[in-house]
Amino acid sequence: MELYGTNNLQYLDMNKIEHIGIAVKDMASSIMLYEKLLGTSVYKIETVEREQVNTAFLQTGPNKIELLEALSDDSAIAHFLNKKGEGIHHIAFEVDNIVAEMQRLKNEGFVLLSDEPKPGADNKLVCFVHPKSAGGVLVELVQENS
Ligand SMILES: CC[C@H](C(=O)O)C(=O)SCCNC(=O)CCNC(=O)[C@H](O)C(C)(C)COP(=O)(O)OP(=O)(O)OC[C@H]1O[C@@H](n2cnc3c(N)ncnc32)[C@H](O)[C@@H]1OP(=O)(O)O
Ligand SMILES: [Co+2]
Repeated sequence: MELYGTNNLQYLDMNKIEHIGIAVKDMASSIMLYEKLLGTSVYKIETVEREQVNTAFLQTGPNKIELLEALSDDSAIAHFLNKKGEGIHHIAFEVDNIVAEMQRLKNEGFVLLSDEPKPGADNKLVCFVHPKSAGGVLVELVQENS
């Protein structure tokens, strides 16, 4: 974590990439594919009802891959799959203080998709930045949910 200031504002920056989210059509077959590709096994499968997604996590060295399957047609993943097909869906950055980071991003003019952080998978608090305000990339902020 680095504290640095610009315009005399002290704020926290984003830390490492916490995970890469990948949208998949069928979780069972995608787990087989990514376990073969990455040479490691899924260590956690978790449903996030609020997001209407089923997630599966693989760890490669310091990197975490999150596979995401839609649980319903109105899931964000279902919309994405219909529009863009399978592939990289979002980049999640670890932050030390998600509320402070959300305020910083709002001050910088980014569009946040929720007013406060929400419980995510893998015992995290999360929020998302609208891709149209972030250069076409869906960005997720992730803080450990103590
Ligand atoms: C929280 C559990 C888990 C975790 O890590 O813990 C997750 O990561 S859950 C991941 C799934 N949940 C979300 O993604 C929630 C946030 N996403 C949303 O609210 C929507 O997906 C949203 C608003 C980004 C897009 O909504 P929707 O698809 O219904 O709208 P459009 O199709 O009109 O899209 C608007 C505009 O954005 C472009 N778009 C959509 N998704 C992505 C994306 N993943 N990456 C980049 N761009 C994206 C879409 O193409 C449209 O652009 P346009 O130029 O108008 O075509
Ligand atoms: Co995610």
